[in-house]
Amino acid sequence: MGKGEGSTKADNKKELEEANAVMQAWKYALGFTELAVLKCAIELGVADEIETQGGAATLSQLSAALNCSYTSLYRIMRFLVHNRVFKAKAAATQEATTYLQTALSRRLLKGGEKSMASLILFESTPIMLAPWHGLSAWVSSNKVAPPPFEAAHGQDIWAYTAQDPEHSRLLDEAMACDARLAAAAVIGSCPEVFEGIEVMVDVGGGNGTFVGMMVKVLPQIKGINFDLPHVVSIGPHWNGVEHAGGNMFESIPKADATFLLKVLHDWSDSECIQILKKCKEAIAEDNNDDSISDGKQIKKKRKKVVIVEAVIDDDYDDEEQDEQGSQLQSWTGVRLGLDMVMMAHTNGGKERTRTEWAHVLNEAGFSSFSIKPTSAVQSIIEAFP
Ligand SMILES: C[S@@+](CC[C@H](N)C(=O)[O-])C[C@H]1O[C@@H](n2cnc3c(N)ncnc32)[C@H](O)[C@@H]1O
Repeated sequence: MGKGEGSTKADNKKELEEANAVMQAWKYALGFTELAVLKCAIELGVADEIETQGGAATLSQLSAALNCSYTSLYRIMRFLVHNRVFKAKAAATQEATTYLQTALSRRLLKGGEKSMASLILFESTPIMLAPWHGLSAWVSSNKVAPPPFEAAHGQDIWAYTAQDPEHSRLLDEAMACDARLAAAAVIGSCPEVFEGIEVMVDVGGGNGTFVGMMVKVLPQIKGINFDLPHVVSIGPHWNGVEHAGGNMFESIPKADATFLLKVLHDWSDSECIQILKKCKEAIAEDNNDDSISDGKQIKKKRKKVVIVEAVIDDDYDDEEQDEQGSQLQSWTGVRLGLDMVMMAHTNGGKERTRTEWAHVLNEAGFSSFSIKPTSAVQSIIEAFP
């Protein structure tokens, strides 16, 4: 290879990199469109209508049923098909184009076990989007300025939702979407975590979806759904679950195990340690002893705190992630994205690495812990006093 040939190849590579960079920058500039168009499709009920029509519907059927502009709907569907949300079967005319449901579009259904619509609608409310505009101001103030949510709304997210019932309901439904997915992954892949537990309290359990689903599968467990009074007061009835209102920084109902799903990530390390100490107190009482039944000794499991959170890899390495394939890479992306959400929406919350979990658990007085991955974005952390 001559000198000139080599430099041409290098020049081509550089040009390609530059062109890609421009394209990527455009994608980021328009990044919001993905969320906005998904929100639009959910509000219009596109996936629901395709489901009603048996999993496939033509553009003319959709625009008639949804009573919306045929040309606008065509453009929206073209964008969503390009982004692999729906599939399309081309036809001789635009009106006859058939749109088909996919695994992803079923997540946009307004109801059902697999729906993630409430999560998308909640994250795209003006209330949840406003704090993002204050992220750089907060970071550059070296955390001296009020955190982004407070800067936008004058109070933290929990005080805000306490005085806005509609936003509180949206938050509960958004969390319940993921609680359904987490319940299936956690109980399905690691049922042994709940063995020997007679009473379990779900701390910050929202509307009780996780504990309600758990008790359905494991009816030997009595569930307590513990959350702020205004949250549990509108929680639905779940067989085998009692709602209890209170403040986890003050006192948590007694149980064999305390459970926290997506709660500790809302809080700074020092607040996390306070909550964990209260969880430890809640499981601290006498009945750690074995019991005798029919002359047989029944071994009680060790009392514990079960935490379900997205755990960020300590030795996270972008290049290694790329080599390991898209599944791992995309969960890492979601976990890092969730960490950014915590930065924008909470006063000091974060997704933690194993080392950071070891720190808060150790400071709260736990003697040991283990982390098990699940098929969901979260892992299960079992912590023992
Ligand atoms: C991110 S949500 C998670 C809800 C539920 N665990 C789930 O994953 O679906 C955090 C929950 O913590 C509750 N919470 C916030 N502050 C609390 C407090 N001081 N005491 C009890 N619960 C609290 C909120 O009301 C909310 O339901």
